[in-house]
Amino acid sequence: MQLSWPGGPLRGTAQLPASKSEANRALILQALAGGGTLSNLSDANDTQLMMRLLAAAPGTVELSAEDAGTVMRFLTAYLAVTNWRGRLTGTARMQERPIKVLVDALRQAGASINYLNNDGYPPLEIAGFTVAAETTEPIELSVRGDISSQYISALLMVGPRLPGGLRLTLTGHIGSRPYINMTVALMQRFGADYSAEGDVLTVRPGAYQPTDYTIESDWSAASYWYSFVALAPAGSEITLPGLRRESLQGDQAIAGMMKQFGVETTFLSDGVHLRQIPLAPQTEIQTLDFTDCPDLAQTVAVVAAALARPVDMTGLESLRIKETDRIAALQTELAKFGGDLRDLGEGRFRAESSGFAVNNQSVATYHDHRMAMAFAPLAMRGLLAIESPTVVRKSYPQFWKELAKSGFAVSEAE
Ligand SMILES: O=C(O)C1=C[C@@H](OP(=O)(O)O)[C@@H](O)[C@H](O)C1
Ligand SMILES: C=C(OP(=O)(O)O)C(=O)O
Repeated sequence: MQLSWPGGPLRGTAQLPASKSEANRALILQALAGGGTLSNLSDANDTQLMMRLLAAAPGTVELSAEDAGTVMRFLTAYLAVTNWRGRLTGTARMQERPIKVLVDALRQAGASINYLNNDGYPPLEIAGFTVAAETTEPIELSVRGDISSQYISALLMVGPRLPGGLRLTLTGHIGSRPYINMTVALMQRFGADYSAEGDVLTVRPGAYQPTDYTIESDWSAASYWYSFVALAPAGSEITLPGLRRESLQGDQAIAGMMKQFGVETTFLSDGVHLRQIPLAPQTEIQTLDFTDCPDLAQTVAVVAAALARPVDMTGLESLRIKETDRIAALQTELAKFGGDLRDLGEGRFRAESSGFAVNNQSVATYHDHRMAMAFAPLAMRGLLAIESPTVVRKSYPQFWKELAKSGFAVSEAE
């Protein structure tokens, strides 16, 4: 895929996908509740896949979560507690993404789950659920929160299905906490009886209620349009419908992060308007923490390098086990442009550049939708090729079409 910008300011409106994070939670809750109408469901492959697998599960003994982490983790818990028996697998990369924390917790709750290849990793055999004798006491589990919040979300969502409910004690450094908050908020929308004392989370037993819910547009997808505006010619602006000021998505943090890169956010009645503003001289290197919003790291690292406005980044630990080792991928691909994500030690990385230039480099995408979308805005600065462009279908299938609509020349690479 070759991208080029014809010149002049970026203007207009871009359509975003719905949040796959919200959608995949709502689908699990809808299934557990036995009903409810979900609107604005995402066309993201991760969401379409979740829908397909939830529908197929009753008559199938082999399901693949492909490369979708929330599908793999949420379905492992859902299928276990609903007594599904069969094999749940995924892509080669998914078979390198750890799931031991979740399997250990589900086993403690009564699930029979076996590893079919490497211990601690998919594929899994899910072989039933033994419910302890009638009890009114919650199952007490302790779960570390420094690997993936998805294990915690998965356990919380099935908690009301356990005879005495669930009491989850989170341990260690909790990453991606806004996703846990999103899970709880949606569970409560579907009628869950939840309370928390610090990091001790209690879900009481009971039936979810069929509930109607409209999925919000995706703030993670919006982050790439922030980059487009930041790197575009002077006078650029764009409107993004469907985003809410009161959002369940932690990636709304992009609005604050991008101010220093010259993008101002105005909230509208439906969505946001982004406007390019003059860049103030950089007087110091700011530190941005991505513990709560790891999916924004690639977006920000690329913009900081492209603008030669170095920024220190912390909270990147979980990037190593996502669709690819995102730290290594960023370092390799940024180097092609004169950029770097330099390891300063103790979990601190500096996004920086020296002589940054875009002149027809080819960006590898490592089966990672966010590598393709985070680097695409560099086309504002010169001719660019993106390898395996269909990788964006995981979260934003219309991404290239929206770029073409906004004025980019988008063509299959020769
Ligand atoms: O719960 C979710 O919807 C997600 C949680 C995050 O993963 P981790 O909790 O593993 O950081 C995030 O990276 C992912 O894109 C979606
Ligand atoms: C890591 C991501 O998703 P998941 O963990 O659900 O595969 C992502 O969308 O960046």
